Amino acid sequence: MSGKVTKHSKSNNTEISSLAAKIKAKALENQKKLKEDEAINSSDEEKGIIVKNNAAEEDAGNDETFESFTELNLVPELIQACKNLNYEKPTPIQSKSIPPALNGKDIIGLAQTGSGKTAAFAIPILNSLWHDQLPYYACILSPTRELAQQIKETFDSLGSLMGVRTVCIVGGMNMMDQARDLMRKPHIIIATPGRLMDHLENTRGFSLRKLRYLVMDEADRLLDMEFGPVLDRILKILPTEGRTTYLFSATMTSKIDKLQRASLTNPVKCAVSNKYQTVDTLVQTLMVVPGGLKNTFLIYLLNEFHGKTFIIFTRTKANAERIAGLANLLEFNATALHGDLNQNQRTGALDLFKAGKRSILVATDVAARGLDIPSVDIVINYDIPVDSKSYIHRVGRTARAGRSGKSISLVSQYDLELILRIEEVLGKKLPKESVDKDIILSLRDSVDKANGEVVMELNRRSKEKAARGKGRRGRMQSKENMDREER
Ligand SMILES: Nc1ncnc2c1ncn2[C@@H]1O[C@H](COP(=O)(O)OP(=O)(O)OP(=O)(O)O)[C@@H](O)[C@H]1O
Repeated sequence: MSGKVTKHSKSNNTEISSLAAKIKAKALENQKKLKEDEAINSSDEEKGIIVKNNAAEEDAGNDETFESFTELNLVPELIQACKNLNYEKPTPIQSKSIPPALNGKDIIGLAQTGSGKTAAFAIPILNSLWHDQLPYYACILSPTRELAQQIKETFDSLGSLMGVRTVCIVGGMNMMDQARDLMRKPHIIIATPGRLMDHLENTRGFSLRKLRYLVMDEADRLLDMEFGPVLDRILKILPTEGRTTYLFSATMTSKIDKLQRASLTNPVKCAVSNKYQTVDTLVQTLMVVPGGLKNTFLIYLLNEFHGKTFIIFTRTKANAERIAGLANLLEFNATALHGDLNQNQRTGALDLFKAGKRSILVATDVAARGLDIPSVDIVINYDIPVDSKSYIHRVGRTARAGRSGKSISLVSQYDLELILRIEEVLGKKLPKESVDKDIILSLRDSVDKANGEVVMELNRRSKEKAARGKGRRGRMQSKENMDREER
């Protein structure tokens, strides 16, 4: 369904089509203007489009940088795989964490979004696996299913010349198929905590007693309340002797007791950024939105930046579905991603967006962490996240791996405190995005009407769904609930 809304009244239909036509005409005009501007002037900071600044962050204590992967003394198969992926040299977090990791140390890795943390933990694990090819060698925990799949793909490509066997064990997929995959004795398991626990308890012949590496990606999220109980159960089962542990994130918990739960042994802290830092290639702005005009401002932005690729973050699943519906009704090209969709729908939505068949992904925080989609130009916070860490991760979906990007946060009167807190951790004020009030006024009525249509349609669908679901409630609940990755 992906937020497509098809049913609306005839009179509104005409108005909406004429609005869509207006928006399209304006978009074409804008696109032409943008191209002209780009040709005339490559410095776009004032227009708030994109600024390039390749300065890499390194903290004062950084000892050594490496100009090539060969200098790291990796096995030739890994050096070649890095070449195949066009990784010319290690990123700062890779330079900092790979050497101690190769020496067998536990690592706490902290570096900005999009700075290559996945390869920073995958490379030392694969290097070690090459010398010691054992099943169930490493387990990588991820807070979301989509991120787990992406980590698997990184291991597959980096290990492509080594015959590495990987498996992704996440909620929403068939348990039996996964059990079969586990019986094939993969080297690397990438999992969401709930589903991994399920297999540890129920899949015969599967055990992680000989596990050599445990990685917690987005570690602060895994160590927070939501995942706490299931993570503690997993950690109780895993061996501590002979196990190396890595924690990686762009934001980290400073609460020592939380880190201790992960049973780290004399970890080396490899920090490339301060606790909450965004990359220099990201331009962050905000728009102060008067009451009741949020949808209009959003449509205004989609129009102004027509031709760009967006991720729009909402706080609730219902908002994600509604905004995707609204954008589609106004003939933008959106798909929704949130935890109320089944896994096929989630994968489908992400694939459409990645393949460029949709230019707008409307998502809850299920997409805030880790997802690496190089083509994302603009992140819009339709709802301001309640914690500053989420803000850092959300805006980090753009401006990845040295690329440029932009984020715009829609700030209502109720969000002022939240945005002040975010500005405080960022250590800077966010500049205001300019807005053409006349266009906002001209869009307002039609956007409100279109939004009304979408709300009605979604209500109708949810009543239909509730009627269909009666009597079936409660079934299939317990297993899915173990996968506590949804918000
Ligand atoms: N040495 C390298 N040279 C060039 N590109 C690299 C290198 N290492 C990783 N990359 C690329 O950088 C991008 C971002 O990497 P990755 O997804 O691991 O970032 P991250 O630090 O984990 O971000 P997040 O905090 O958002 O999860 C990926 O597309 C990856 O292929």
